[in-house]
Amino acid sequence: MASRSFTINVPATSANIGPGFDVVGLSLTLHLTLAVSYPLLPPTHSYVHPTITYSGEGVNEVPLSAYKNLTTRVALYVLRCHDIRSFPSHLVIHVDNEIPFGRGLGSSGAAVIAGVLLGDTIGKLNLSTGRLLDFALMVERHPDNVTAALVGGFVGSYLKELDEEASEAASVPLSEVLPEYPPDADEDWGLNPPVPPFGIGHYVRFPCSESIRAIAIIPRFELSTAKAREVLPTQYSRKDLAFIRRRQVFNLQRLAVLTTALGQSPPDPELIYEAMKDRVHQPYRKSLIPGLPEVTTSITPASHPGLLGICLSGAGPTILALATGGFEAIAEDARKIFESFGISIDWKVLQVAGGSLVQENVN
Ligand SMILES: Nc1ncnc2c1ncn2[C@@H]1O[C@H](COP(=O)(O)OP(=O)(O)OP(=O)(O)O)[C@@H](O)[C@H]1O
Ligand SMILES: N[C@@H](CCO)C(=O)O
Repeated sequence: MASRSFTINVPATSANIGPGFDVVGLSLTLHLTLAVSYPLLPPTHSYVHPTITYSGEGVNEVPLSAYKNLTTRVALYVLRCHDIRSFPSHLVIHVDNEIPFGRGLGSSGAAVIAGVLLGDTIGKLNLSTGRLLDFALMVERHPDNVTAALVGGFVGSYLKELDEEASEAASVPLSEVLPEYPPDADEDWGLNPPVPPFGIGHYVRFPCSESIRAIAIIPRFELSTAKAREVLPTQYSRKDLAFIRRRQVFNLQRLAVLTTALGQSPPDPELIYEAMKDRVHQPYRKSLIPGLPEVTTSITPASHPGLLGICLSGAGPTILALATGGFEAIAEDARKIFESFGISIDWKVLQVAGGSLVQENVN
């Protein structure tokens, strides 16, 4: 019997890189991989729901129903926006995941991008990179992780200001974009989801020196992005405004330098260490990550040759150290500091990854 099979490979990402809160992301060599197959059956054949198997990070947490799993719900959203009501019959997906959940390494962004690519590939939609990003941004509403996961490298992005109608379309509650389907739902359930406006996200890839490695120092506890965003202030008093403006200027100055400094050869540690400092999100998040300020201030290029800069990775709790050498000393000294706060860590030396890949197998 004729069949179709393909794989989808999506990298982990570290967002913010210090001053670029919700703006920049860096793709890293840990991957979420989907191996997908289904027989090409005549439409008259009786329908069999998808089967998901899963290995790796998150194995004990992730739902294996295609109507509850984040990746497959996103895929179904993309398909239904293109008038394709259901997954192909007898769809089999094996997921292998190297990206730990809730650690600031873009696991949810990778799951969303995998879902967008899954919908695009199953439906043979041939969506452009920009359109794939529109779909991803209807689900994960800050662009830093999803853009870097999709296109790879060191990436900056902004969200376009939309007109009133498009803004409304782009701000529907997530539960309407991605409903969880009741187990007995027929294929008409949850039809006509909100189609994304065109051109929500725009990006540019910055240069990044090939000598740079990323040390991910990963505390052994999860911190959801939602919780790490709750500690950020939503309102400021008039008295605070000048203080906030100074903090924003502090970050903008550093981000402007960082986007070029990481591309220089050899990279300049003095320039980059200062350019990876942040005053917009990390000060608020330190209450959730004991040891964060101690690690980022006591590990410096002077004390640890090879270090370029150090910051919180995404919403945390992982710490990202960019370096050209001295990896073990950086990570083991971070371990000692975290252990003095009662926190165990794991660490990995990663490279900057390429973007997501879909490979169709020829049977
Ligand atoms: N491969 C996956 N399949 C299904 N759900 C996933 C997958 N990866 C992540 N998730 C969901 O995303 C949640 C983690 O998302 P969250 O945004 O809190 O953290 P993160 O994406 O790992 O970190 P950050 O956004 O700071 O980089 C998981 O608890 C899980 O519900
Ligand atoms: N920019 C986001 C990344 C986490 O997903 C944040 O820091 O909350």
